[in-house]
Amino acid sequence: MERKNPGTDFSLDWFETIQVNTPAAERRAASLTARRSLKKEWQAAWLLNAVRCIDLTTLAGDDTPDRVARLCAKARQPVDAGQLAALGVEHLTTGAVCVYPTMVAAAKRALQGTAIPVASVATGFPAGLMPLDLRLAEIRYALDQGADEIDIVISRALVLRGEWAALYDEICEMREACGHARMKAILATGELKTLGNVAKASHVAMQAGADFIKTSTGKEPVNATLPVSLVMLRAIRDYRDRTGFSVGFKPAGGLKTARDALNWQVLMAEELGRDWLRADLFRIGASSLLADIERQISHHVTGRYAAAHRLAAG
Ligand SMILES: O=C[C@H](O)COP(=O)(O)O
Repeated sequence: MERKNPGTDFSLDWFETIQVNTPAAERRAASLTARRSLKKEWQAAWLLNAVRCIDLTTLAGDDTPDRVARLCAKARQPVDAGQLAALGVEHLTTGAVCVYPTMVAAAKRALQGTAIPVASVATGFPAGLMPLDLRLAEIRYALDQGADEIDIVISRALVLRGEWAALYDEICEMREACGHARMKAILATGELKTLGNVAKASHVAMQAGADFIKTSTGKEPVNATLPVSLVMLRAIRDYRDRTGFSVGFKPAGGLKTARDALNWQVLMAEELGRDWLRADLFRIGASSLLADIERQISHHVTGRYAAAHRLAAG
């Protein structure tokens, strides 16, 4: 059903000597977003594209099937139909819905008749501190419930101890458990200490067959940032140059504003090219971004901001 990263043998020499110049990465990320002011008439198109790429997410302890059903209704129609028509767009959905494994069945029910995939977090999300057999069993449970995509979390301890081969083996087992489902590997970059570790973990995850690499769970103290994303995108580029395979990227955690959605798309376009700005190669994991995008689209169409109560909570 989709592009699958076949992975490679474990190849330490691809990343062993990587060093990341943190101030340079920070400067590059800052300059990209500062100098690129997108023309106003194009902004709505970029925002609609961001909506197409959102993994509309709820990952809260008080999630219920009803909340998930409401989220799915929003995924089916993320932007007011009249405003979409005014922009000349007929049909728009989010890229996916992302939930906990026990909410997958409710999401599948609510999305029946659409092509919107259901992504499930698994492997002991968010910390991943469970025995491996239980983490693998959770993947199988989510698939059994109907999940189309699985967002795994990696073992941060293996990164912090430099146990790269063990990390590769673990992710390979998760890949295997995912079967035909697309697998996104969450690096939890805010817990990896250095940008060098982020680069290395990105390579290991891709070598082990991750279809996407994802920054964060949304639960770390620091989630997606532009410098971390830059490092991951360069690892994706390197992997593509070596293998010919395009791995997707998912920034997640703390992306809340239309400005964020634009900034990340500019970063993607600059580093990987506009071809990457499609839902099969780019997702934004977000629980509260859509409301601000709707607000900006509404302003673009009507010339004024809608009252908050008219916009999505999702
Ligand atoms: O994977 C998605 C994240 O959990 C969403 O994080 P957020 O709630 O900060 O948008």
